[in-house]
Amino acid sequence: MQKLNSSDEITSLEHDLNELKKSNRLVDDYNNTSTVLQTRLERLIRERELRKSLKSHHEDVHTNGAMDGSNKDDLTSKIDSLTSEEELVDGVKACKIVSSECEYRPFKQRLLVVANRLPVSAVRKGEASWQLDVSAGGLVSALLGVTEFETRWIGWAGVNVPDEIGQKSLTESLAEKRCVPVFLDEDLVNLYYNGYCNNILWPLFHYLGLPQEDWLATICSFESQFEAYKKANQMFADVVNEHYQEGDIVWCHDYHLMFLPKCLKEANPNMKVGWFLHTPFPSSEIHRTMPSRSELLTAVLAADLVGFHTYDYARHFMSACTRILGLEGTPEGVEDQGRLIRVAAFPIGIDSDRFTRAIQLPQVKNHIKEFQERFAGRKVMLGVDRLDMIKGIPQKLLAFEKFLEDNPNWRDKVVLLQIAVPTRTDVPEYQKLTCQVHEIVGRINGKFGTLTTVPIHHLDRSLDFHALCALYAITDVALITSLRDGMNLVSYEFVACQASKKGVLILSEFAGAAQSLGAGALLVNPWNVTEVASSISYALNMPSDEREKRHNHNYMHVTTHTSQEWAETFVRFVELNDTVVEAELRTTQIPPLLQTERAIDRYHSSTNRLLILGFNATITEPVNAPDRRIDQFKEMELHLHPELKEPLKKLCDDPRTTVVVVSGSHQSVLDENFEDFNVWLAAEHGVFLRTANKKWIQNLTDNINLDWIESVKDVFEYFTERTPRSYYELRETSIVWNYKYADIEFGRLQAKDMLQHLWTGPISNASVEVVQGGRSVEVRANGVTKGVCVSGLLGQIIHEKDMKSPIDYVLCVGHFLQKDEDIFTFFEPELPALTPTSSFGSPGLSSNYSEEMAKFDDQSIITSEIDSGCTNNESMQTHASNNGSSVLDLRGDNYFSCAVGRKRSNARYLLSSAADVVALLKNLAD
Ligand SMILES: O=P(O)(O)OC[C@H]1O[C@H](O[C@H]2O[C@H](CO)[C@@H](O)[C@H](O)[C@H]2O)[C@H](O)[C@@H](O)[C@@H]1O
Ligand SMILES: O=c1ccn([C@@H]2O[C@H](COP(=O)(O)OP(=O)(O)O)[C@@H](O)[C@H]2O)c(=O)[nH]1
Repeated sequence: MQKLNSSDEITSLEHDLNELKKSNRLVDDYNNTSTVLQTRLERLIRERELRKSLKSHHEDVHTNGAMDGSNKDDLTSKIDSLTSEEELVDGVKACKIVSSECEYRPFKQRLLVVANRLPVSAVRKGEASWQLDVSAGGLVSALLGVTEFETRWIGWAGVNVPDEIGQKSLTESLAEKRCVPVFLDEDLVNLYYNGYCNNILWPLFHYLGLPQEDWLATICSFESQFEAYKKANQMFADVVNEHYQEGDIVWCHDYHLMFLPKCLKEANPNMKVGWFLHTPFPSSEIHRTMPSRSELLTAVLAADLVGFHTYDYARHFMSACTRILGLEGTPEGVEDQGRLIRVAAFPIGIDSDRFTRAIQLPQVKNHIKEFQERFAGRKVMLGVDRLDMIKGIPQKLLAFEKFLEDNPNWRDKVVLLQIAVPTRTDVPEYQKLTCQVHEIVGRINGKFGTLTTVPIHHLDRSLDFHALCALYAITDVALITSLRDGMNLVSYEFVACQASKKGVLILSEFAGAAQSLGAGALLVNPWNVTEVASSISYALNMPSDEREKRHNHNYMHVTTHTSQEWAETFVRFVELNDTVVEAELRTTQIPPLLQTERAIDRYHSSTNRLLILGFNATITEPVNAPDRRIDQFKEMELHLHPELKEPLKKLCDDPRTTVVVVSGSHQSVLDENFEDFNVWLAAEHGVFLRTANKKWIQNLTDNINLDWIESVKDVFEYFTERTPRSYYELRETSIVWNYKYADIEFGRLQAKDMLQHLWTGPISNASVEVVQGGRSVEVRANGVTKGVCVSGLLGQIIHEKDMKSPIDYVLCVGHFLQKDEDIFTFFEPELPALTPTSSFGSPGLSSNYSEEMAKFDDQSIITSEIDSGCTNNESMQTHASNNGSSVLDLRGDNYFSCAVGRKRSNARYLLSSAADVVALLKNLAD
């Protein structure tokens, strides 16, 4: 990599990086050559390189005197001394000093962190005086470690402040900590925070179901709590809008604020918004039980990026979007009407340096000494949890009891220290838990205690940072038995403080941390007390070399996957900006909606018109009513939309208009629907044509090899039997398996399986193509597409109608598969190919359009070269034919290609649904 020397170069590098974030263009090799970076990966790799260069140059500047020496020492010591939580909250300020005192000041991205809880909670000391204490919990700990950005926090200060003097003075106090309060009154907090957040969402997201004893009351008050939740989210949004500056990134946190992305985007669609969930996202089967399941998902999907701790949670979320909202899940995220919302896993970490440094501090060393003396001769086991149902404290105590029962020799040689930090104390379930835990601790201590010692030391309070670090450092076995836990940072903190002791971590397999620390920890199922008890025994007796290996593994992870990395990844370089850029890129490929007046106007002023209409989902009766449930069975047969019967007849009977219906369906389906219509029909993608005199002829090649069809049918039958509500349709030259009424995810899996099977078996040597639709798999004879059909079709029409004047109006409308979009390319051959995501050629078999066109050239009497770049007034050059006369006289403004119900298309325009097609055709007929 090129080494940079001057600050001019670095400025140019920063400029590149900013440019990269703004667009997908990048100044290449630092010499101003502009390149369009095509793929997301290319951009990411390039961006990473730039960042590395920038970082190493900043280090050079820092070491080689760009900053004056005394100043540097002073600042370094300021940063090094940041160990207490209070200082850490202020640390944002210290970092700002560093950058402002450097000769070269790096660009700092402004970041608005919006979380229910501010990093400090306020306690009122007088009318206008406040004490600010650092809030407890993993979210706060992790975000305090993030110093890379110019951060402002927006959130609730954990206190009711009804009066103006109080609100003004608290706002001022918090401003010093770069915090902005959202004032929620007591009633709202009760319904929104204690109610909807902590009594409904929290237990559900952690698989605990709704609170059992007062479930009737919960269900009854659900509506009012949900209303309060939305109201509170809007209040957060109002404060964000007040403080937002253009270019800021807004990072919304957690289950409290699922409506926030929606509220923010409604006010400002250009705002860059990310949303991150700190809890698990449960299986879609759990989320389905929520009365507000769809609204919550839709609101979150307003964000540009949606993040989770683990891939499992992301997978569950995508599955909920697919099953509940019916949206497409892609490997990158969720696609909603042509918009891509990226969904990914970003496992959080801790500021590990803060812990490793703390262990060296005299205050911590004093605590360590004190604890070592206090527990001399006994092994120390430690639990640190908020007193929350999800942390599995009762289960942990029962397992410890079982261990003591099974291992009498350990009874006076081990102590369990359980720090249970009180939390959400206004919620009844939490109050009940406190009593339950006290009862169990009392019972076990009564059973196994002596006059001088007890096996469990239980504390209902939090510890200060130094005492906590000391406890982590002297512990032999940490016992974390969460029933579910988004991540669990206590496990990370324990590992960070264990450099010398190398103690054992027993960790619940249901904590997100199990995915990252699983190799070094002893994983347990917290519900299985016998298993936990024997793991305790194993941990206490573990030989030192095994302990060391396990610890080293975890230590490496904890010290490299830090909270800084996490936030940086989420916010700045990788996902959020990239998502915005990419979403913009994708939007540019989405054609505009058709202005129907213009299409109608041009139709009426033309004299020889051609209407090419797709059939399914274009002019058929709708099966997708808006309130359709995803699993509802519907009629499979296709019927012409009843409202179209009359207008279509009128259009077909107009001598100045030729109407063609192009479909994949069998001839019989089309015959049934268009028996009385004076219409041209193309069945099986144009293999068969029904001409104006209602005779079917074979349009494409005569000698289509169909040897493969029986064996493919067997495969389709097999999958139909095994995929409830799927079906297949056998045609003469193709066969389609459709799973649009089946469970979407299962259908997709089955389709994947089917494709693999087809390629390796029945069609491996056949001259066929496999075309994958949104919810279907089709095998058809090679080279059969709607585009190919059109050339032959036009020849027939001109011949039969004995057309003397050229066609001067073309409307080509359809819900076509990507493969069949060559019907648009027929009229505009220079159109770019769409990314081939849904069309697969059989290996070794060409599906090249021009080759196919060449094959059919003999039959067609028309070839067209239409300038795709022409403007409305420019003439589209259309030549034809073997007799030299022109058959198409198309200009930009009398050619209308429309994709129906799709977003990414080669068509010039979009129509949202078949209903729009119906309206358009009615208008033409009038
Ligand atoms: O603010 P509270 O209601 O008092 O609750 C404290 C926090 O609890 C939850 O923490 C989660 O975030 C951690 C960091 O990502 C994660 O390690 C842990 O597994 C989660 O439980 C909650 O999500 C936060 O919003 C609360 O502030
Ligand atoms: O007395 C205490 C005990 C714990 N914690 C902190 O609370 C956080 C707990 O985070 P975790 O992710 O384990 O669980 P959460 O409470 O967020 O569900 C950790 O950073 C602990 O250092 C604390 O500040 N004081």
